[in-house]
Amino acid sequence: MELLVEVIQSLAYATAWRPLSQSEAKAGEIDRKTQSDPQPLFSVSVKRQASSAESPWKSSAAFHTIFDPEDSNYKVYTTVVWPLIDNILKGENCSFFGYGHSGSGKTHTILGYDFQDTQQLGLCLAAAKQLFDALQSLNKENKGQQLGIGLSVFELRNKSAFDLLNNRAQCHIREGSDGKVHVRGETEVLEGGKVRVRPIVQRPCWEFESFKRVLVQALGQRATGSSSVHDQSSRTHAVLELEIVSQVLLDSRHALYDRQSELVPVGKLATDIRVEEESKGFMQTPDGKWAPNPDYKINQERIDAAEAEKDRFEARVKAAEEDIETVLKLSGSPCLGAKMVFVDLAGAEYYDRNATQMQTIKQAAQERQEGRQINSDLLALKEVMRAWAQNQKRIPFRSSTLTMVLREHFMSTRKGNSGIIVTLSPATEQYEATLNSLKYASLVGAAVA
Ligand SMILES: Nc1ncnc2c1ncn2[C@@H]1O[C@H](COP(=O)(O)OP(=O)(O)OP(=O)(O)O)[C@@H](O)[C@H]1O
Repeated sequence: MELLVEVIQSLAYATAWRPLSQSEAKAGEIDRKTQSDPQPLFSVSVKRQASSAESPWKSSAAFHTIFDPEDSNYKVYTTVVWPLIDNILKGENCSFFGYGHSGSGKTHTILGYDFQDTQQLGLCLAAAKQLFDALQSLNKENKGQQLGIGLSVFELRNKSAFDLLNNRAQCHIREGSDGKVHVRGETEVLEGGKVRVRPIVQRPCWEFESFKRVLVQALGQRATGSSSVHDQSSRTHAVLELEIVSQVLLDSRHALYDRQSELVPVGKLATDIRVEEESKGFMQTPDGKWAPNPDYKINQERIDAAEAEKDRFEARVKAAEEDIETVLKLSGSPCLGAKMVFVDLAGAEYYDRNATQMQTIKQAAQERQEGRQINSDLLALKEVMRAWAQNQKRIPFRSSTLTMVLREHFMSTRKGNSGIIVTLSPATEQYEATLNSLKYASLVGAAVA
């Protein structure tokens, strides 16, 4: 039982019931009850309708808070995110996830649809607003480095990432030699054979209004498709990263990208020279084996010279990385470099063999494949959250692109600085999907009890 509490303290769980829409009202509302047992955690019990004869299904006591349909986004913000803003200002990282079936209200909660009404701003914008207020005070006191927020926005679809601040440019997800996962754009070859390694775009913003403009513009680039529930479904996971930045930090990052770009052709040349020398220095014998070629002596000096040049360029990259560390250490602002990550997960797809009205809507084969991929990502995320919350040695980050991308965030986020909001529809016609979401959320705790 202690373990269960530990998991719950590591990940703040909240459930948010959205309002019933007009079109859903006719078919009726799910019968739902909240129990606070053991305090301060809540369990939720549901049955299809108050009049149905079935016994209710009850979740584990897994939730810190239950939000009602009439609760505003601002209430969700003040309960789930606001308590962690101080931790960001101390330099800690935080992450928040919106989980739920398609049409349950994830985008409404995490990103918001109304960017004017302060009661309805999504959690991400509300957090940025409060952070900018805090940074303004810090900037007044700190005459040196002025602080702002760097915003990156990308979405994951199947196994690819798309940069929403760079016209949906496709990005690559790679694990570096340091074990860290990087999301990068194409490596471009410029005039004169120069190479540029394009990182995912991070747009620095120095005040809230410009941040909001950049965010709204990025969200306009999101791909939507039709799900089994609604037509404007986001069929992707949207990842928004807010980092506290200064111009000095940004400059030192650019110096790093320049040096990484310079390393690419030098590293390639060293590999090409080694391959060329070795392919000349060995020959295939009639029995298919490889033996030294008596007519060619490998030019080891040539290989060594190319390797030495590569080492020199690698050292320059390392020095630029160390410069960034120095900027962070000497800035005098503990929050510089701290990150907040918001993830609007793609809607879990629920398929029922006894198809109800919702599932009878035909989906194209590609959409079904996408739906399967989304479900498998969400399953992988659940396993990662469980393993992370239990401090397991091996956390299965590699099991999906989503969890690979989130690896750094999990590894750098202290327990207690993460929250999941499980969004639920109260519509009877979406009962199976709602039940499925509650089971998903419930399982994380129950599996370790
Ligand atoms: N708390 C809420 N208050 C008012 N309207 C809401 C609320 N939550 C959701 N809605 C409305 O319900 C509809 C579906 O919500 P939303 O787009 O956020 O779902 P979603 O879970 O992100 O779906 P998908 O995964 O398919 O993109 C939208 O029209 C949204 O405005």
